[in-house]
Amino acid sequence: MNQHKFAKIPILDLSLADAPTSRTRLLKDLRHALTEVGFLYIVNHGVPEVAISDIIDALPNLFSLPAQAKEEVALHNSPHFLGYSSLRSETTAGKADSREQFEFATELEAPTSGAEPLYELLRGPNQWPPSYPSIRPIIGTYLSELTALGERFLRLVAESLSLPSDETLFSFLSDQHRLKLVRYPPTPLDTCSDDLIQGVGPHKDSSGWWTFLLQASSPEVRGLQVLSGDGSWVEVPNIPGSFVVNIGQAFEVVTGGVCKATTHRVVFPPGAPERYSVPFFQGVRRSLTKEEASETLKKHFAGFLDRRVDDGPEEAEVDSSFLKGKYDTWGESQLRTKIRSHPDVGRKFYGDVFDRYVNDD
Ligand SMILES: O=C(O)CCC(=O)C(=O)O
Ligand SMILES: [Fe+2]
Repeated sequence: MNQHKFAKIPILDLSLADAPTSRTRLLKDLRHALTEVGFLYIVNHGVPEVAISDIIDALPNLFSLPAQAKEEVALHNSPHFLGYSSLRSETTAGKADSREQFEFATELEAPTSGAEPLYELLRGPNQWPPSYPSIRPIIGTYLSELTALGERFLRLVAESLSLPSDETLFSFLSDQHRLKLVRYPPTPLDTCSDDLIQGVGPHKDSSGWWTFLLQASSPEVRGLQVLSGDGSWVEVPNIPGSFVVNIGQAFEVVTGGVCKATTHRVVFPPGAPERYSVPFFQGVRRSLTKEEASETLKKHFAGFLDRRVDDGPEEAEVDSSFLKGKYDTWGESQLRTKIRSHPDVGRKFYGDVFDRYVNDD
């Protein structure tokens, strides 16, 4: 799989989009970041500071709710995979992740007709902690601000990749975007070991089109790293006022691999402090088929960049569970991913397909 070598993550100032000359420079830098790195920071992004500080301030309160209050909104109550999951309940790359999280999404009604595809059950209401009612408007505002940011960003992406219009990219967007509030606990100071502790194992973001990540602890708190083409892990420090933006698997598919979903992880040495983060996953339309995803812009991205001249034909193939998997729609492959990450929810609500999804490698 062809990946690029890089030592630093580019920082893009979105306010440059406001004047014609600086916009041209921004678009050029964006194109470079999308095609050569797959990870970038954005600053001056237009999300109001208060929307961000409200969520940062809420994190310690939310995570210090008593165990019983967390259990009331546990993910295993929700066929929509929304709610609280405890430390070590999720595995990535075969190892338990040392983090706890609350997952929310655009507030939607669950399907009622029974006639819709099963994956439509990914859609549904949030679980709001009854003992912390003020969290609801904070999350609501943040979700709508990030939805708008995602759309502004997508327009710039379309322009930077010379698409004739942004219509196609927008037609692949979902009505549901997901948000995780994540806490990585401090790591024990173990003098006998200098092994790194896995906050979340190496992965490409599978649930989104684009991810907009808020690193929500103070700047000296580290942990996020991204894999460079030479096999080294590059640190992604917390730059105040920024979001980290990275490409999800569906976008990699749609661009024929021109824009790569870059592998990343969160790790800590022994004795590291607690860390908070808030990833927003811009959603992909559940009914998007493999064919639509890989064919619609194929012509546009074929031979798109001179840098692809050296690639062999096999390298042009995109590594994606969506493409390689047995399921035709993005919704079904998402449902399978979710069931595999949270087998308790899978067994409880998706008994008819559970075995098939879990044993289909
Ligand atoms: O916590 C972070 O900084 C990254 C989290 C992440 O990569 C994810 O949840 O997909
Ligand atoms: Fe991620």
